[in-house]
Amino acid sequence: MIAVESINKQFAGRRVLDHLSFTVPDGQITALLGANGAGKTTCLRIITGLLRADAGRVRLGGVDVARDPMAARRQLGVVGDREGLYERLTVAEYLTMFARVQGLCGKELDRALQSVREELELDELWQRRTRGFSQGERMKVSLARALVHRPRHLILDEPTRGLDVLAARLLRRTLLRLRQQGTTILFSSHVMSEVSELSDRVLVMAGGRIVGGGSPAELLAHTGCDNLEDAFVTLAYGAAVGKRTEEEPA
Ligand SMILES: Nc1ncnc2c1ncn2[C@@H]1O[C@H](COP(=O)(O)OP(=O)(O)OP(=O)(O)O)[C@@H](O)[C@H]1O
Repeated sequence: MIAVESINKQFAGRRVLDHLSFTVPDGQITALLGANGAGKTTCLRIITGLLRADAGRVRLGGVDVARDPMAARRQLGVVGDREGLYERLTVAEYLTMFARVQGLCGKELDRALQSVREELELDELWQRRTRGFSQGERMKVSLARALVHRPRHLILDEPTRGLDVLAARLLRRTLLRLRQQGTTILFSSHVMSEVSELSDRVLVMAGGRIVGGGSPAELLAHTGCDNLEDAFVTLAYGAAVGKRTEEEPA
């Protein structure tokens, strides 16, 4: 389980997260929604230990991320918003390096590399240096890096941004398979169709807090809307703009 407990974060005196609290249940896919600038990336960066909260704490499977970052990292895979691949390394070298950092070696390392290579269809990229990789190719390598040590928790910040149809489909299928295997997944997105397809639970952020949460069906029932986009808009921006106007095509 991921537990976010009353987190505050300010940038230059402006509060972005305001006693933000939520939990992400084990073995489920949870989507984090919010308008541009709502604080999703800030929240995800705090969960992954890349950024420190001003107050509050995050626990990953019971481990306090700020107090024991190494233990937290072992059970965490991250696909972030600013992916830095090491351009001089081949995919094989890059993934080997990250797997070793996670403590894998010998046969276990070989098995882990083979597993992500097959799962993410990396054969053609395997011996290529990552310099010049397309958005979709970078995503595959980032996801492979996040998964190579088979973490219990996976965090993804807008993972399908910039992906073509097939790459986005591969990513969605991979997430659904990981859920079947028991991985706990939290991802941010602006794409309502993928949120509907993937999510067991949806969390809506506004004003630095969670303003709505539940299964997609619960959010529809709570807002009285008949689709997730309207429910999101109602929760994130207020009821006045929640429903589509008559002129706007559905
Ligand atoms: N390092 C920083 N310094 C100053 N302000 C920052 C910093 N990081 C984030 N912010 C501000 O915090 C707010 C939340 O940003 P964040 O990137 O978390 O939003 P988001 O919900 O991920 O947005 P988007 O959907 O556009 O990606 C924004 O107003 C942003 O400008």
